[in-house]
Amino acid sequence: MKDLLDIRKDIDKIDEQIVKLYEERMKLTSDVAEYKINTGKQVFDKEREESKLATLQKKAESDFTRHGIRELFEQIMAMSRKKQYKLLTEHGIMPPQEFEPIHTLDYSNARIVFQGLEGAYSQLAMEQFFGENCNNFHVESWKDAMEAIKNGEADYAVLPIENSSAGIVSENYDLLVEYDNYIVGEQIIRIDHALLGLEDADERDIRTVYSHKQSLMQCSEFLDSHADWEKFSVSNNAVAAKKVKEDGEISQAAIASAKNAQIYGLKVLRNSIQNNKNNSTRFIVVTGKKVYTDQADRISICFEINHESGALYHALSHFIYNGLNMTNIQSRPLQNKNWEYRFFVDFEGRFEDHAVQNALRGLRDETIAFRILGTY
Ligand SMILES: O=C(O)C(=O)C[C@]1(C(=O)O)C=C[C@@H](O)C=C1
Repeated sequence: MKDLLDIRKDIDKIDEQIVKLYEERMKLTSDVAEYKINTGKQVFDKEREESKLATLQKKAESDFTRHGIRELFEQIMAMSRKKQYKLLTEHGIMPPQEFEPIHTLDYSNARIVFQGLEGAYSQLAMEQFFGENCNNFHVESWKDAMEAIKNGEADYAVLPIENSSAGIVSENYDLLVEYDNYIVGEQIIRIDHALLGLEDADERDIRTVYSHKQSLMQCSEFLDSHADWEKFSVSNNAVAAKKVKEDGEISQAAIASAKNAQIYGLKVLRNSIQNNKNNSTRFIVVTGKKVYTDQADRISICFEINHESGALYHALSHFIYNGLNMTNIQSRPLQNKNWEYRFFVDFEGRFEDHAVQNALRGLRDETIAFRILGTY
């Protein structure tokens, strides 16, 4: 048996050679970058990488090392690309700036749209962001709100995107892809759900509850303790409150904010019925223009990847390699491809940062249908 110290000495010698060769290879990468700077050729050359991997894998002595060689050289070439993106940025070669920098959002004469009715949580979020006296109107669906911006009827829309206990509002993720509307702001509000009934109702009279499906989920523990109640989802909490008032049935209740009791002439039967007492919803503010303000320090993007091993890992490596902090990642199924997904990532950073430019360049080059959804 060989002595471990002797084996380690041999390993050290080989590792030294690997480091030396790696450094030499990376110097060649700088030459490649110079060539690409001068010719405008794209950094990522998938064909060249595939043919290199095939050639190198043929040299492997076993199945095990064949797999390892593929992984090793995939990594080496990924690092080579990242170096090239960095050099391109350092030479001032920037992709065309899609987004126009503006000092602040000017909403003095803006029209703002939210989904639902008077009293909806979206209205509360809108008032916190734009002020209570903002010029606003409401529509029936989130899609209608996106359409209102597209048609020029509204300048901004306020849409819920994620709840701290029920998770993402998937429809709005999909609408961000469907429409050319961009995120310019964010507003987080506490969501305090109350059970609302008619003036002369008592909790014991209730047989049917109406609310938005997200709110029903957020109050699941309370509702489970009333398993005999029938639950119905409607398009919005305020719509539920209005319905209970209009139907005038003592057995009906709505789950909505307590403010809806005043607006629709109902009574609070029970306060704070949500599972999580710190229940909060994050709303996004979208507009039709590709603009960003001085304060913008978070970027939202989406992309698709090939359905192959390691594809997501390689996409995310652009954040790690450039020292960027991801704050959120979500996936949504692609409509025309079963079991394939579009990824949505939020990360911290400013467009002007080199690290951000390098990561965006890599992601745009190496993923499919890459889009910047906004910076805010
Ligand atoms: O040959 C190139 O064009 C390179 O940029 C070099 C290299 C590599 O490191 O081997 C890196 C990126 C390309 O996708 C293909 C190959």
